[in-house]
Amino acid sequence: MSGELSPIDKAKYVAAKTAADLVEDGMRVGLGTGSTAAWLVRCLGEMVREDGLKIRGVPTSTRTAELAREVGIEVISLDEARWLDLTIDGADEFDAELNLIKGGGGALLQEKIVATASDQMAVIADAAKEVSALGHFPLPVEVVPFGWQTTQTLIEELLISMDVMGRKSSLRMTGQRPFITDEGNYIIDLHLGRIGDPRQMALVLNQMPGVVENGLFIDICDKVIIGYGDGRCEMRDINEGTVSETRLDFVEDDNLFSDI
Ligand SMILES: O=C(CO)[C@H](O)[C@H](O)COP(=O)(O)O
Repeated sequence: MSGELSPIDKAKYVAAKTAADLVEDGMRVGLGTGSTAAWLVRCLGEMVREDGLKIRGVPTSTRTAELAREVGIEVISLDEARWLDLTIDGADEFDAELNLIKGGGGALLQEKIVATASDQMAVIADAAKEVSALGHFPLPVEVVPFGWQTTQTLIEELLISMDVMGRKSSLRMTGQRPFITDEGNYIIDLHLGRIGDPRQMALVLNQMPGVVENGLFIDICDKVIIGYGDGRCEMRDINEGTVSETRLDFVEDDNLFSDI
């Protein structure tokens, strides 16, 4: 293992490892994108290689697809799977109703399609992702490159008409160039501060020509698994109204951590 993990990475690992236990033989599993989801993919890969777990994974990005193959998970497309038993993904923010902001890693479109095509969606996160109101994290909106500046202006005018705090937006960049999503689109990040009505915001954004999808996940997530650096883990299920706590004996496994 290359060095000690930070408390935040331990928290992400604990959430991912606990969530991996939700995965059963034969399942078709949606595999999220981001650093927390990457822990999950590594954990599942270990279960496939060492315990003979048989699953098929539908990745939500090319990054996740590469990692999944690397760790030994059978990768299939969503069209091959058609429907999934479970999707496990990270989030940038979640609120008390388990509504989410996602897309910090730029994979929101595939993530939303995959999560929506699943019986269950579980979010894995560290405690810092929990908020009383969504919007502190910039809300990603995926737009087609054609006329993107016009789309950006229309979005800003819409935000002003909705009297939303912030009202600023920025094109996501990678160095000097626009960030390009797996679907060949751009991302405009909305700096809102607080979203009073996320459901309404999600609906109106998607009505705008040029907008492909936004990063608000409303009524999609079923449970959240919150990891802590000391091995504690809290699982909240919004449908069952349950909260449970577990503790993971934290053993830093050389194989699992060798690539970080
Ligand atoms: O939505 C996402 C990618 O599009 C990620 O799930 C989100 O950004 C959280 O990432 P991380 O686990 O690295 O904090």
